[in-house]
Amino acid sequence: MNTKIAIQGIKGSFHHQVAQEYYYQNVEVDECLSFEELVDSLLSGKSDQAVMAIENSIAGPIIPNYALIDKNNLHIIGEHYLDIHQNLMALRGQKIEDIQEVHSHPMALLQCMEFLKKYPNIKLVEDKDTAETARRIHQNQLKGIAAIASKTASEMYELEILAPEIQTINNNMTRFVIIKKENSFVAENEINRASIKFELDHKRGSLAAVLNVMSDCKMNLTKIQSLPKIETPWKYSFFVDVTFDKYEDYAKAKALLTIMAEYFKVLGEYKNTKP
Ligand SMILES: O=C(O)C(=O)C[C@]1(C(=O)O)C=C[C@@H](O)C=C1
Repeated sequence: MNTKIAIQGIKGSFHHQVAQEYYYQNVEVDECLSFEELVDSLLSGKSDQAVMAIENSIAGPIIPNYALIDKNNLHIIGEHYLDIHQNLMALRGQKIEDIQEVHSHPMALLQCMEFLKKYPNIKLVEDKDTAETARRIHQNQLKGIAAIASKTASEMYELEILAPEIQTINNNMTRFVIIKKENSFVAENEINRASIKFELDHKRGSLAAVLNVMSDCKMNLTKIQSLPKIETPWKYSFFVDVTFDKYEDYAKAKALLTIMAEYFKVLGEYKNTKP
């Protein structure tokens, strides 16, 4: 049986592009219109794995997704980086002067703010997905509304590109993680990146001590994100990504952190694919 992959969005979205690059061109996808729906698809067994955007180089982290992975005890088994090219598109024959509203995924709007600032009279509307917005404009023949989406979406949903490459800087990348309900076995010699979560005692130097241990164990910290622990106001969980050369160095860091932290959890151990 083919593996079914949950994506946020529909065919033509950036999640779809990642699924095609990470798995194969005709991969079977479950199109979900929110990240919560994507997690439900995994938990209910409707899909086997999911592709989830976690961070964009212009717009920053998608913080709720850290909590979704953690809260539902999902496992990160891989990652994929995608170059994101955003385009303004509308029904054929429409000019930019005809556009009153631009609809797109909030992360996509954020990536194009410099361009959008040039058109202060155009209303920005957050939507569920870049490609779904493009499809709706086509299906309902909506005049005066433009979408921000990929070139592929403009082709699939027969829209004309009014302005290509409108992301604030050319080099715009999103990091996606590949998640699963059950952990997959990844061979130790394949693993050189890990995503971990820990909570520390509110003592002076407790975070500094943990960071020192990581450095002593030759861990390269690539990301640190703190999230409030909602049940304990003003206490935080730390979500950290590390890369390393030798699994045994990481295993040592893990053993020490288990002792030092009030709480320690591995979200995933996988292969680093950062370009
Ligand atoms: O709307 C899409 O096409 C998506 O795949 C969603 C999403 C995101 O969640 O960040 C994916 C990558 C881009 O950074 C913009 C939007």
